[in-house]
Amino acid sequence: MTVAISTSDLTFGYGATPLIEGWDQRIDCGELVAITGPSGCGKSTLLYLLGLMLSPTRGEIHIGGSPTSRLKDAQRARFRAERFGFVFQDAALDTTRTVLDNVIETTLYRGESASSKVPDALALLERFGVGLRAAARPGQVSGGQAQRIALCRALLHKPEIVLADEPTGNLDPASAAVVLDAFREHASSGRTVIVVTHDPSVVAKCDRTIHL
Ligand SMILES: Nc1ncnc2c1ncn2[C@@H]1O[C@H](COP(=O)(O)OP(=O)(O)OP(=O)(O)O)[C@@H](O)[C@H]1O
Repeated sequence: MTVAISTSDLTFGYGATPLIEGWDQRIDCGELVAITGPSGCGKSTLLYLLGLMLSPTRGEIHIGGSPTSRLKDAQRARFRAERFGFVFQDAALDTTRTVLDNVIETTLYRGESASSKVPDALALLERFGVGLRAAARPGQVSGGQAQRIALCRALLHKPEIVLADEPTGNLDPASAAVVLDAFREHASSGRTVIVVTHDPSVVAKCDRTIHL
């Protein structure tokens, strides 16, 4: 198996007390992994660390075999744009732009033409049941729709690693099943999906659970 992410002695705290301590894990390409644990135990924080949005206090994170602790900010930003798709707990859509523009916005950071991605973006929105909202603004869509739009943005470039924080939290079971199918398809193509979740039905569909 090819390693997607590995950590050694990963340690982090917002203050003096570590929230995550001595975390040694390996997640392979092709895996769909659930991260679970009680509220406040550090699951979102762990996703921010794995996604290079926070820096460890101690230890190392390897992405695709490359150590990341010495990367400069610009290199980390490029790593994120090229390799990751993120789904944040609150969707984090830009309210000043249309739904479609939100989905294709990461194209800009990748140095690609945004217009070339419009058909793929529309197809994804359609798949997730929000195709008719493409021209709306995020303020005009429901929480569950916003979550699915954020998923489209995360999946558009078929990133090596998708990091999703409670991606089905606002969804009905049928919509959640569509999301899980898309994650499974993504992992089956040799990519990796890491999902923070409290939902037992999501856990049941993952290959493996890491309990924090
Ligand atoms: N920016 C921050 N500064 C200081 N403390 C923080 C910060 N972000 C989170 N925390 C604290 O770190 C702890 C872990 O938070 P985190 O959001 O990672 O937990 P979680 O397991 O994802 O929780 P939940 O399941 O409720 O979403 C909490 O006690 C939280 O209050």
